[in-house]
Amino acid sequence: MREVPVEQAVGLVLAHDMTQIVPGKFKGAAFRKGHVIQEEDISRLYDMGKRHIYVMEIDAGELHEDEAAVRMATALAGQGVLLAPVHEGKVVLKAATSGMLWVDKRRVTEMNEIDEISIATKKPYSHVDAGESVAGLRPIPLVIAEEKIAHVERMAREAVGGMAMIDVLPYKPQCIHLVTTGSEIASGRVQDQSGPILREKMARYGLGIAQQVFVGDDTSDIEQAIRSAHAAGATLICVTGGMSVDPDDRTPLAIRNSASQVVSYGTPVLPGSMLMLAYLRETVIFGLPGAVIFDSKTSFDLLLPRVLAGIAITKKDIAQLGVGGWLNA
Ligand SMILES: Nc1nc2c(c(=O)[nH]1)N[C@H]1C(S)=C(S)[C@@H](COP(=O)(O)OP(=O)(O)OC[C@H]3O[C@@H](n4cnc5c(N)ncnc54)[C@H](O)[C@@H]3O)O[C@H]1N2
Ligand code: MOO
Repeated sequence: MREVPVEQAVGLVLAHDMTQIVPGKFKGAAFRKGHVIQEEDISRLYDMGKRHIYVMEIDAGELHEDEAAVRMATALAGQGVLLAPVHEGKVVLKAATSGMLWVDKRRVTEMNEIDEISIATKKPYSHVDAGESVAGLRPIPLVIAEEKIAHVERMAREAVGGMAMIDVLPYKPQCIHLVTTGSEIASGRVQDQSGPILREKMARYGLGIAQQVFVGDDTSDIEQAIRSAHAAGATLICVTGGMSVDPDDRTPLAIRNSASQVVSYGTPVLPGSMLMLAYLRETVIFGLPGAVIFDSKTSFDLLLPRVLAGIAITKKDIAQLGVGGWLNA
């Protein structure tokens, strides 16, 4: 700590909180510990009766929290991510567009293992809207060793595959087709709910439904509907109904017969455990079980943003949903 005249303190760092009291109007911290004194602060300091203040020494090889936070944020932020102005040693990263939040989970975890580094993100692969905060980061102390920040910067430079540590990936244009199975729906005995519900879900991501067809419970009819949707240019086909074990449940077999690759039948998520994911060349096929129509959040909601962002999903990705995959309260 060093004592300096107020008029020589611009650019220096305040060593402690400074309380201002204006009788009947204000009592509180006028300036916080760690504040970097600005030109316009001088007259307020005079008003508070200050002629000298204590400032903090920042040695060579050390950084003030604000500078450290900005350097970390700049190193971590990739496409679709903006930095909010630094405030009290913290920078918030915001989504510049809507899309899927990508986080390099392994490297960010390694960064958080560095003592005095704190990086908090929203859940990777989740949907974010433009303007939404996606992460906040800060060094823990007011003054931090520069080497720690340089270490974070070096790790961030190791990013691969064109991604940074934290990106918001915009959704690719989609042509979405629905294949609604079930004789009770096709015959009109039960009014279709999958259409309205999936339409509303997709609308939240700014997407519409190109076409919906109704088929019964016949395997070859369902297969035919999937192939027709693919031929018509569908990039995403959602098949609802008939996903479980009743004799009339033909959807998994129909998807298997028409797909070029089945990633998984079954997901370790409840609700939505009977979900199936397959590909017909580039086209994604979802077999959606009853829960997707009857529950607001299911396995489908966990997988949909990354499908829309054009990220291929593997069996391992699906297996990783299990821990934390019990979604009901
Ligand atoms: N013994 C077992 N029973 C059940 C299992 C299981 O593995 N073993 N799985 C359970 C799970 S999980 C689900 S989810 C449900 C039903 O799954 P399905 O995808 O096979 O659904 P459906 O049998 O076709 O329909 C269930 C119910 O919902 C109505 N429905 C279906 N589609 C629509 C629609 N588009 N609009 C309105 N209503 C619809 C349908 O008429 C049925 O009443 O099975 C559990 N049981
Ligand atoms: O697969 Mo069911 O959709 O878990 O409830």
